Amino acid sequence: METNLDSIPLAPLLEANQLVKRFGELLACNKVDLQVLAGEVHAILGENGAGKSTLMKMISGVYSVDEGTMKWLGEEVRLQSPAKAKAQGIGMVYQDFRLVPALSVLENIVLAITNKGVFMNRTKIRQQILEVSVRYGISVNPDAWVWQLDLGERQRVEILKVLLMKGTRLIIFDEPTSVLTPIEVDAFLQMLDRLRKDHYAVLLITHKINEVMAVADRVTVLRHGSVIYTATQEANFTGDQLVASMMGMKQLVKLEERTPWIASSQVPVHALQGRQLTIQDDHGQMIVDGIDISIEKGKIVGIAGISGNGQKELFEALFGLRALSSGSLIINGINLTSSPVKAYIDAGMVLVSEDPLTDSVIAGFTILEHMVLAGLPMKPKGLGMDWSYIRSQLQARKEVQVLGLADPDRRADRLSGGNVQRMILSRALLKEPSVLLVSYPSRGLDIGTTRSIQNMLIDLADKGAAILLISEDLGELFALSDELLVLSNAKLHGPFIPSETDAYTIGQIMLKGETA
Ligand SMILES: Nc1ncnc2c1ncn2[C@@H]1O[C@H](COP(=O)(O)OP(=O)(O)OP(=O)(O)O)[C@@H](O)[C@H]1O
Repeated sequence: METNLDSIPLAPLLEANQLVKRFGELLACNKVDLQVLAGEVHAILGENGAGKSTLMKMISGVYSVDEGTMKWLGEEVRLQSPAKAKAQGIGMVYQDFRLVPALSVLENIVLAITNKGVFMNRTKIRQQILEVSVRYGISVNPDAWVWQLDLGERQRVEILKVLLMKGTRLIIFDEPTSVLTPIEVDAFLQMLDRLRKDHYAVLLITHKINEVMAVADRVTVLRHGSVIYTATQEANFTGDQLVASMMGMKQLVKLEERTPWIASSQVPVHALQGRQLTIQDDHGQMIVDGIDISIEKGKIVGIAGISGNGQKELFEALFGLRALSSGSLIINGINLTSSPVKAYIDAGMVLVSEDPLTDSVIAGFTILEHMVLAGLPMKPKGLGMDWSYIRSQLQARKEVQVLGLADPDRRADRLSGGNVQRMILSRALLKEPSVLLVSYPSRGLDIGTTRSIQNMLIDLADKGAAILLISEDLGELFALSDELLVLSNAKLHGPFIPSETDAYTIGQIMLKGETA
């Protein structure tokens, strides 16, 4: 185990000089310089598509470098594959986890850190897992199956893989906290501090300015593929400065104040009514147990809960994607219990799932093709389609302009994470839903786009839509919701009025299903 590193180099651990990466015509990284020192947390900031992941993928050997050089401990290196980068001591914790669900935690770690398969000394590795878990506060059961783990636990396995790799000195995290609950985020930040004290170097991509201010020793801001700003903590940079340098000439829009919701009539008009809903997960376990849920028109109801506690299954069942074990569902006055998904879509419902990349992106299809498949009006031309007309219709839409949708002719599977999210959200809003089920709307979005989507959700509710919102960000839930519900231990708790409760109370119910 290499937790206490033997020597602290005086030269930068990594020095990247004038790195360039092109994808066809697109210049994703343009002459980027970057220094990383042992014992520092170096945050990489930038708007969606600024080139952060591309830069990290060059450093971790996933992408080849088109131009420029890299030095590792003062020596020039060519990191032509992830294996070469690992051999130098560079490990990356990806946004999309690379674990084998059918194997245990221990087996996944053994596979990752050896070339000898599963027959090596498991007792020793188990011991190492326990030691590293204790040292860095990364608790995970070595014998659990990976398919049983929630996102936070899977991330901890990825981190263990990197830490247990012999000789790791630089660890790259790509938006690590976007899948974590608030409590897990605190533990993660403490772990970074411990890593720093143990002289690891950390490169951290994040959109959360408060995390940067809490842990970063150094920041580098990218805009349109170029380094716009880099400084150590001694420069006393502020969060506002960092946001300004990310956004350039653009102004950060204000989050609209949510005006208190008032019923439009004496009799409640429910857009969604679920009665006594019981839902099983993929393994036949009851994950939602006889809950009632209803949303009136024009209301935003937020659901707080720890990922893996049934929100995903609840959303799928509310949209007809997952069979109800029992209960009934009425959407806009129509009883849709046991109806196919199409009936829910026809009733005006739209779902933004928690994993859009897997659930909603078709490999090889452009953004425009995704929009047409989702129902953007088509116009035939000859034997085919009038694509230029469809494109101009799309680009004229306010939602598309405000969210800054990428060029409609680009392939969706090659967009940056945040640009995929912009596509999914634009597509959802273009349908003008009367009932919107939206999971983690701001996941992966830069700060400006996060504000834009939050304002658009408020506008949609003001126009009469019923919105059910899942978010890991309690701040977002409190700012947007008229009512909060907590899903815990298969039951719904609440409703709570955001102005009459606090994050601590909600956090306690999330964890224990009850207060104190
Ligand atoms: N494999 C690829 N093929 C084509 N274009 C790509 C590929 N990978 C990235 N790009 C493009 O390069 C640009 C930079 O993308 P990158 O993923 O590095 O951005 P990012 O700063 O990490 O964004 P985000 O915050 O949204 O994750 C984007 O325009 C993206 O669409």
